[in-house]
Amino acid sequence: MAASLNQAQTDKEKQRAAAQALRWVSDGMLVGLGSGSTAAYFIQLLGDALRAGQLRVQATATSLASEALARSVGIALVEPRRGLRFDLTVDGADEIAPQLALVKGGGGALLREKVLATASDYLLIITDSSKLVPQLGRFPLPLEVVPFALPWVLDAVAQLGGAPTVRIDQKNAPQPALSDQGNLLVDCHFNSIPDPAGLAVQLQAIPGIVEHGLFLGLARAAIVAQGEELLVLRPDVEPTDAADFTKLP
Ligand SMILES: O=C[C@H](O)[C@H](O)[C@H](O)COP(=O)(O)O
Repeated sequence: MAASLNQAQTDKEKQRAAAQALRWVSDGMLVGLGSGSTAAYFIQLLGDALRAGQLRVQATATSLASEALARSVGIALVEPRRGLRFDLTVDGADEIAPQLALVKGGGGALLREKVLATASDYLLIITDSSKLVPQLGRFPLPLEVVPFALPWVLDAVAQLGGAPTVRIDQKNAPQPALSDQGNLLVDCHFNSIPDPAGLAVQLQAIPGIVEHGLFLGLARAAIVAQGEELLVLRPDVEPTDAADFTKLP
């Protein structure tokens, strides 16, 4: 793990992971576009490949920001509709633990990200090495919460030991941050989550939580850039050098 990378090194790792993911996109695919800075690198590279005539794909984005970026780089967007499934969704993560258990939603896009991850045949996660953790929970777990339910959600999450805080819109403090759906975002400071599946069940039972940022059993693979190395992680498989793959493993 390389937790002490500087910003430039981290950005380089994100770009390398994104570039490798592009190699796994095939002509004609329907692609889900993730959110956050790593996914943004992928969207830009995908746009470059489309404009260069190397690929033809259509896509749907997991956030308004990714949608705007995709449009700006010339990616054809498909509206949600019944029966729509994605060949591949490429997205970032805030934490990756063994078996590709993830925390996502640091950018507030967890609901749409989970919708597209679930509607995808293959969820591919791309990250820098700082996201690798032995156990989830160091990064605050995001929740998307219906505003009316907020007080009771905070009480319930506090009882679970989550030390919840309502996320503030940093550009408009002290106003709360809103998701693309107009809901509130609550960050839960569990510090460690030894039983992610059990916690997911408890969170799902709290009325007013629209979605939580635990992504369990959804990712098929993760490309993690670690210095000069590019590793492919998969559940129940030893990490592999990404150079061994020219298409989806
Ligand atoms: O809501 C945001 C997403 O889950 C992002 O994929 C996640 O926060 C990782 O973002 P970044 O690639 O900027 O570290």
